[in-house]
Amino acid sequence: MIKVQGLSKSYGQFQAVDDVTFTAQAGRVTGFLGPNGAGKSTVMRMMVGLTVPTSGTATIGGHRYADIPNPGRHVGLLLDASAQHGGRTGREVLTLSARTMGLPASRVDEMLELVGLSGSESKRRVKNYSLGMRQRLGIANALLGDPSVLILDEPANGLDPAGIHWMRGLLTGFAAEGGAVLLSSHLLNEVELIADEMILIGRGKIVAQGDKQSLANSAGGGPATLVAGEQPGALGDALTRAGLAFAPAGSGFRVQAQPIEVGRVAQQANLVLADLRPAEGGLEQLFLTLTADTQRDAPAGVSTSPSAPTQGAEA
Ligand SMILES: Nc1ncnc2c1ncn2[C@@H]1O[C@H](COP(=O)(O)OP(=O)(O)OP(=O)(O)O)[C@@H](O)[C@H]1O
Repeated sequence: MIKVQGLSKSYGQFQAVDDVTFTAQAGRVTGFLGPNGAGKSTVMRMMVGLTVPTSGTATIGGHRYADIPNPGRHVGLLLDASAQHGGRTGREVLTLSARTMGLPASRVDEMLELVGLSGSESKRRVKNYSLGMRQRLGIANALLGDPSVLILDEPANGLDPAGIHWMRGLLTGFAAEGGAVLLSSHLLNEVELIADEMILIGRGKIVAQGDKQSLANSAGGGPATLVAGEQPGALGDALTRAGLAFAPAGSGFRVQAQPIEVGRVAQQANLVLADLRPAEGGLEQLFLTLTADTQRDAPAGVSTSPSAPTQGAEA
């Protein structure tokens, strides 16, 4: 488990991180989400002692990172995929890490295979790697010591859609086996499919945190459902009779209700459904609203005043 308590960092007058408190639990993927410059990397760097906090503490499994002997065996880190020595081959990078951690050379081959770096790619110098290949190498390096905690800063950067899909499976599998994963991103859609818990940060402060569903619900309007049926007109009539608020969306409707309620309405009206699923839009709206004053490009319809609501916020 990762525990961050009152972490702050100032650079002169500039407050990059302001009193950040959260936990990332074992068995869960925790998404750390915020616009560019929100302070995600600074928090992660402070967690592992690369940046000295102005105040606050961070522990991993109850210990400060600097106090963990052979930390790579407990905590897998990917903070900057481009930080590897460009003159070394991918295999050399992993071999050096394995030796440092006292791991057998066979572990290097296992990791190269896991992240899909082929034999010839692993013999290429890192300076000639694409960004996606560097990310894969960084993920291999993070997993090398078979850690129980993963801290990954923007791991999906540069990965192609198949790579993102692969990483999603890898991280959810890691959490399912009891590991704790903290991963940062500035893209909501990258995180919301993977994360169980979400921490939203804007201008150095946490503006909301919680599990995905409760955050989406707190976005206003409660749970919403996307539904489409064989007879849209009859479906609309049935929703109206049931007193549910809805609006056209795609080939169907977006209904302000849980999927099960909408399903019942359709069943009672003997209607065949082609689609019935929770609508995720609430989360995106929440993200844009809560971080609006830190977005460089204010989205349409979102206030850019500094007094953005802080629903669900934790100081
Ligand atoms: N060494 C430093 N000196 C001064 N300012 C810094 C330093 N490191 C970070 N900052 C500032 O702190 C703020 C937070 O930066 P940080 O890299 O943590 O953001 P981020 O959320 O990771 O952004 P991104 O999504 O763009 O990676 C930024 O305004 C950045 O310019």
